[in-house]
Amino acid sequence: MHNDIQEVLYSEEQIMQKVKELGQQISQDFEGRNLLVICVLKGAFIFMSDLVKSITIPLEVDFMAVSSYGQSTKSSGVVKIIKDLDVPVEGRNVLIVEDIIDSGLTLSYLIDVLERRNALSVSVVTIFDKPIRRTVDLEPDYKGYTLPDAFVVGYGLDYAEKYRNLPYIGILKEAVYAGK
Ligand SMILES: O=P(O)(O)OC[C@H]1O[C@H](OP(=O)(O)OP(=O)(O)O)[C@H](O)[C@@H]1O
Ligand code: HPA
Ligand SMILES: [Mg+2]
Repeated sequence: MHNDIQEVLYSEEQIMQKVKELGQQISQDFEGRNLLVICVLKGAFIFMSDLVKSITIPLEVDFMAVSSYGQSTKSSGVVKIIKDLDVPVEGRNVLIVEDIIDSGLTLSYLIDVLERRNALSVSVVTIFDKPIRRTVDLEPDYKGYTLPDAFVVGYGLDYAEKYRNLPYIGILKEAVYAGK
């Protein structure tokens, strides 16, 4: 385990098992419909690549980069689009792939953007959910694991751009970010 990690919450094996289950469910639910899978960068990049391998129906992928945490463990409250989609979503069934829903601000902003662009349907899958921190009323259509009220890193999630490559999800020691 990395020295800056206080506790591993879910191992690589546990995460992969959950990703498989989510992929199977999504494959069933979207059978026969045209599916555009949207990865919310940067955090969702690892989950996205594992998830699409578990989905067995035809799909297209696109990427959007948004940021609101920056160098902090608290949301700035302002969601910035850093990179937009390459394709129009009008008339498409879109599935937003998130690594974590925390306050819910990022997702509520994205859902609003995609609905305004006239997507046929907007669904959400997240591998991690922290419902206790929610400031907007929002429930994902598909979710992996529910997390406690702690700042977590790994499996794509960062603190100040670090720790994304840890294969598990763990609680970051407070000493790492205390006073910052
Ligand atoms: O529900 P919220 O409170 O909005 O938090 C969730 C969002 O925050 C993180 O992104 P971040 O802004 O850190 O950008 P990153 O993905 O590049 O790390 C994470 O990847 C989610 O997209
Ligand atoms: O707990 C978290 N860790 C990393 N990034 C995040 N973005 C929202 N919540 C978190
Ligand atoms: Mg981040």
